[in-house]
Amino acid sequence: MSSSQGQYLLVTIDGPSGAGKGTLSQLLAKALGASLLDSGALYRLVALSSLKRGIAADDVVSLSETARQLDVVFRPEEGTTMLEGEDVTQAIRAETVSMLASQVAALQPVRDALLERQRQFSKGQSLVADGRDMGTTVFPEADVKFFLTASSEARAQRRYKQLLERGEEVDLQQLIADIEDRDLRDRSRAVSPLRPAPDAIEIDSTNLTIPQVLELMLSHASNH
Ligand SMILES: Nc1ncnc2c1ncn2[C@@H]1O[C@H](COP(=O)(O)OP(=O)(O)O)[C@@H](O)[C@H]1O
Ligand SMILES: Nc1ccn([C@@H]2O[C@H](COP(=O)(O)OP(=O)(O)O)[C@@H](O)[C@H]2O)c(=O)n1
Repeated sequence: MSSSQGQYLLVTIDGPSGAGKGTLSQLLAKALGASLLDSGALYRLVALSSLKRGIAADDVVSLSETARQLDVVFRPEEGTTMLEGEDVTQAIRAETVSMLASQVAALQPVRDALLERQRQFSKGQSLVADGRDMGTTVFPEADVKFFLTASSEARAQRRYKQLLERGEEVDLQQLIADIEDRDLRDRSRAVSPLRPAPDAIEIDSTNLTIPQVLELMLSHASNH
């Protein structure tokens, strides 16, 4: 497996919350023997870290400093994320952290602070990168770009089921409102808004199973 330009393949998957990016990027990375970048986890870590430190959501200087100094270790074999030596795998997925993550992600200095860290993931290895601006801002040179979507009802239902399985108490109506809120903020922000790259392959997963989406993605990736 290699790209037309080099030894390593670079695949990006962008799209709104609950479209299946995390699930598909894991499956695709495994199938391609590539590493994984969950860029959303970085914004979630900044949010969690700022909550722990009592930093206000509008304190741009402290937030970007937090982003720059983030002491994070991803352990892909175990599927865990460590922040300052503490296992925060579950903590960063809480709904409160999701909401704050999308607020801090709208701040240019926070995005700037995380940019180089993200680009490092593609050095010396094949990569599947999951996020909102992977194909537009972070890796515009990617070999294959996907924009994965689904209806907001389908995405909220999926998230609802996922949170219930994790034992988190959630209200479906509140969840739909939160997802729509987050979508709007991600799509309308001035910096790196959520939108498909001009050369992205758009996949609507509303009526597709996970294996069907994977098969589609693999058929595109295998051309490289
Ligand atoms: N095509 C699909 N059909 C049904 N459920 C799906 C599909 N894709 C993903 N899911 C489920 O939806 C939930 C959210 O998926 P996830 O990969 O976390 O989305 P994202 O990373 O885009 O927010 C997960 O529980 C996942 O198993
Ligand atoms: N590349 C990225 C990834 C995430 N984000 C932000 O971080 C938040 C959490 O991202 P995520 O991918 O973990 O969220 P879900 O799609 O899993 O809900 C999103 O709502 C975005 O606001 C971003 O701005 N840019």
